Amino acid sequence: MLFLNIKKLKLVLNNKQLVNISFCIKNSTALIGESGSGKSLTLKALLNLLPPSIKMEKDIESNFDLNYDSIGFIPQNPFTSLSSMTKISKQFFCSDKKKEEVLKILNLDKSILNKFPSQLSGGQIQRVVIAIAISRNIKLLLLDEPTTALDEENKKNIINIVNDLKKHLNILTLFVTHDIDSIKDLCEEIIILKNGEIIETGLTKEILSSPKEDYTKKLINSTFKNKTFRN
Ligand SMILES: Nc1ncnc2c1ncn2[C@@H]1O[C@H](COP(=O)(O)OP(=O)(O)OP(=O)(O)O)[C@@H](O)[C@H]1O
Repeated sequence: MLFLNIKKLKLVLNNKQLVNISFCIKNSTALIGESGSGKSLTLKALLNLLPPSIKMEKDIESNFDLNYDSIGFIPQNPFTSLSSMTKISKQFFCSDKKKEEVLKILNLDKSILNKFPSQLSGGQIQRVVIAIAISRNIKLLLLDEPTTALDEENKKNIINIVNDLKKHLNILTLFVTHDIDSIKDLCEEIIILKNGEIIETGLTKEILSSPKEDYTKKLINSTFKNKTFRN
């Protein structure tokens, strides 16, 4: 069983603490919090993409090598993350065999390899971005609000794709979002972040059915307002 134990992650800018957290990912974890709570900085820290002005103290333990090759990243807007002038085939950095393998997992025909992004549908582009992310031998998949900018149909697509991936691949997932609705069937555990600190954590079902903190209750209420919640 894979694990990533973030024993300490502290981010400081000019003596101001932006993030100070510790948590362990054993399967699929959602990082939830209002705007400015530190979700994106946490992902950037794991990807080593922090600006030099932010000082980092980290102590991370895992049972796999945590490096560029073992981390996949799905950005907020899949539609702008491909290069428009390059054929899909050239946007992968792996063998042709591996390309075909990941296209199959994502239910994409290999004919798309010879196309440009503009020749694909929105749903195909989403799948290609994910195919590229998993085409390396990743152990950890980071998703940065991949459903926030999407309509209901595309949101469901992404959720179904990530669910499928979890069945096909032995990977850890860390899903960052405002949108609790999108992770309720996807992530086993939820971490609630406020002002760069963890204020509540637990199994998704438990947090959703009996949140302890008012802040968590507010996040849940704002997401599920006007929606019925399936248990
Ligand atoms: N490059 C940066 N330089 C200085 N401060 C930053 C930088 N990036 C983020 N911050 C600050 O760190 C805090 C956390 O920001 P972060 O982007 O991680 O929030 P977030 O939870 O991802 O918000 P959102 O949901 O709006 O994306 C905020 O106070 C933000 O202003």
